[in-house]
Amino acid sequence: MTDYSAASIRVLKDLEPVKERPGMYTRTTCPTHIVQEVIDNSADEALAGYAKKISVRIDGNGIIEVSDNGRGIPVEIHPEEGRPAVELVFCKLHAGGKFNKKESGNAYRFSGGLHGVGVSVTNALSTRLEVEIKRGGGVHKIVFADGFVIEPLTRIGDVGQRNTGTTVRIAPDPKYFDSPKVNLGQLEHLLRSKAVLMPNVTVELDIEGQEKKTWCYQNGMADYLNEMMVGTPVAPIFVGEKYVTTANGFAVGEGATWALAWFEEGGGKPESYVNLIPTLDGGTHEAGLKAGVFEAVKAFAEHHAILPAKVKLAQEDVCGKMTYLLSAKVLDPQFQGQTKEKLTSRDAYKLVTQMVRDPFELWLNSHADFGRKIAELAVKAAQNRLKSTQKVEKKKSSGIATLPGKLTDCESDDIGRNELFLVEGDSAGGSAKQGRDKETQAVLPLRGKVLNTWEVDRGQLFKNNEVHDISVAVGVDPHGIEQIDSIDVSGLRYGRIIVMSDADVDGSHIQVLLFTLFLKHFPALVERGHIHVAQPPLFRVDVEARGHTRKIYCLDENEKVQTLHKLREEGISENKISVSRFKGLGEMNPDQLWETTLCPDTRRLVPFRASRQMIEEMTATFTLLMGKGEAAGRRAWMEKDGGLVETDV
Ligand SMILES: Nc1ncnc2c1ncn2[C@@H]1O[C@H](COP(=O)(O)OP(=O)(O)OP(=O)(O)O)[C@@H](O)[C@H]1O
Repeated sequence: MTDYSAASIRVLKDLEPVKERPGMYTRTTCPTHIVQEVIDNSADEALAGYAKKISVRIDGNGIIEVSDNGRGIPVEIHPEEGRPAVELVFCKLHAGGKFNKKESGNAYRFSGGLHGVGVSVTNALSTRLEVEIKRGGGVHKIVFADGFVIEPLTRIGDVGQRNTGTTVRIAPDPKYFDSPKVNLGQLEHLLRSKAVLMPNVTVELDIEGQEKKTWCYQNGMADYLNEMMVGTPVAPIFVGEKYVTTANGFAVGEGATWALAWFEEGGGKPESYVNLIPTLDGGTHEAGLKAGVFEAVKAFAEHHAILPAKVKLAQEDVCGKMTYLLSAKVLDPQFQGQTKEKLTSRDAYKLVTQMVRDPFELWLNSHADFGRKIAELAVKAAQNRLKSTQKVEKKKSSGIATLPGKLTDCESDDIGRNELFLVEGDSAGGSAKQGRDKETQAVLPLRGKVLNTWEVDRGQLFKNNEVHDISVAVGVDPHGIEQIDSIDVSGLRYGRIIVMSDADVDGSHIQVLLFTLFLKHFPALVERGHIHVAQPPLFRVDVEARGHTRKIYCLDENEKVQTLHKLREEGISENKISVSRFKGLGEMNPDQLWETTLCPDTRRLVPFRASRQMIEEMTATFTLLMGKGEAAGRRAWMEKDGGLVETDV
């Protein structure tokens, strides 16, 4: 065995983490994203109201130059670090001017930049990077190679006091990327979208050997969507915007602009942005848009009696044929990772829903002919959906047992959307019943501990009431691993079966007992990925901010510590922060439960899914842990490997 000692632990310095694991910081298919980081900073300067022009030039050698006429990156010596600020910006991870978003008057309140990491990544992954800054009457230059300063900051000329801006020249290092070339199509798309989303800012792209392109719009959303889509929409594009003007749980300036279109055939790939950052994988702002649109169309259809009997609209009926462009402004967005492809801030869901719903309903009502066309398109989609689920319905209708009395079922028959929550305790069950989406979410409260069924004979399983109720509600008979292929699952009544228990020892125990039941007696559901576990938060952090309270939910101790750390870094004083711990699910009111644990767009779920081979492997472990005659084995295991397990006693 090789020696594993303190010396084996490496501490990466300065930009080394980026060079070691570039994939954690950027997309390594090509250098487009490291160029985007520089463009995003120029866009942030424009968004803050300082830059009016952003230019990108690419020369014949593949050097990319990004310029803006913003304030210029600060060049003065940093009071604590003793180095020019621009040097820190490019050489130090987490050095930036966009951390204190909540500070009133902060020009970067709605910036896409968050982490102070972006251009350090660009620098780390470039063979050479030059920065020229016009600021305070001088022109300053600094040059880096492989992330290190090779020409220190020097004043190289004079300019007028008002002539300011930043120019960055990048030579990406091909060794870090699958392809050494910037994707010109993506770059053009990005630049044009920035121009569309920032009225009156001029954006240029000048590629050597090609004609220079310049974009500047006043109201570009509709034109942009028009060009994105294929086919003719059933109604004119609806462009709207709404931003918070007085703090009402959201901060002033938060809100969204959107353009929406519906198609019988065709359409186009929707696009969304948060603080001008393209969110290629969508996220909570997109989910909020869909929820707002759905509510508006549903209300319109009901009001105008467009819905035929027995047809109930679902969100996907309304939004499935919609193409959209969405630009959200969020004060302190949280993204998944540094490439920011997906927004995860829970607040953004509510924000965008609230902003979109009323203006859109108003538009539908004042353009009733078009509203009718959009609603009819949704009705058609709902009818098609119902037809396809009815086929499944027929098969399952034979031999269905009476559903358990404790089950609060959902209204929809659509197995693809239906969910069953197995909830610990009657009180949490009660909140879940009130807080859930009645259309697609069913609740089965479980009283006390579920039986340990590991060694219970299948024929005897139904002697236990809870197990009987679960099986009947789910609609599939108990079976063994050898029957995975032959068991009839056409009676399945929910696409997702979600275990929802408290985040404490008892809750974990209930989870284990339910896993035992599913693994041993319903392995087909485990293999097909139907079983999930809800992750309710353990803490709530309230932050008082100018007359309203911001709620942040934290999954566990670790997340709580991180959140408090972040708030402190933002300069929020301790007396404005209060932390409460949920003792159990039953303590949450229905709205809180919906927001944190039930709502598909803001909750967290962990799938309990395993391949057949994994199920077989897990069987041995479960026998050791759950088998009656295994006490001695368990003891030996605990003595040997118990330290590997986190205990909470
Ligand atoms: N073109 C620019 N004009 C003015 N200041 C800039 C410019 N580019 C960078 N900066 C300053 O440098 C800081 C660091 O930029 P960097 O791209 O590393 O991180 P960020 O934009 O703060 O956050 P993120 O890592 O999320 O992109 C910025 O916060 C900003 O203060």
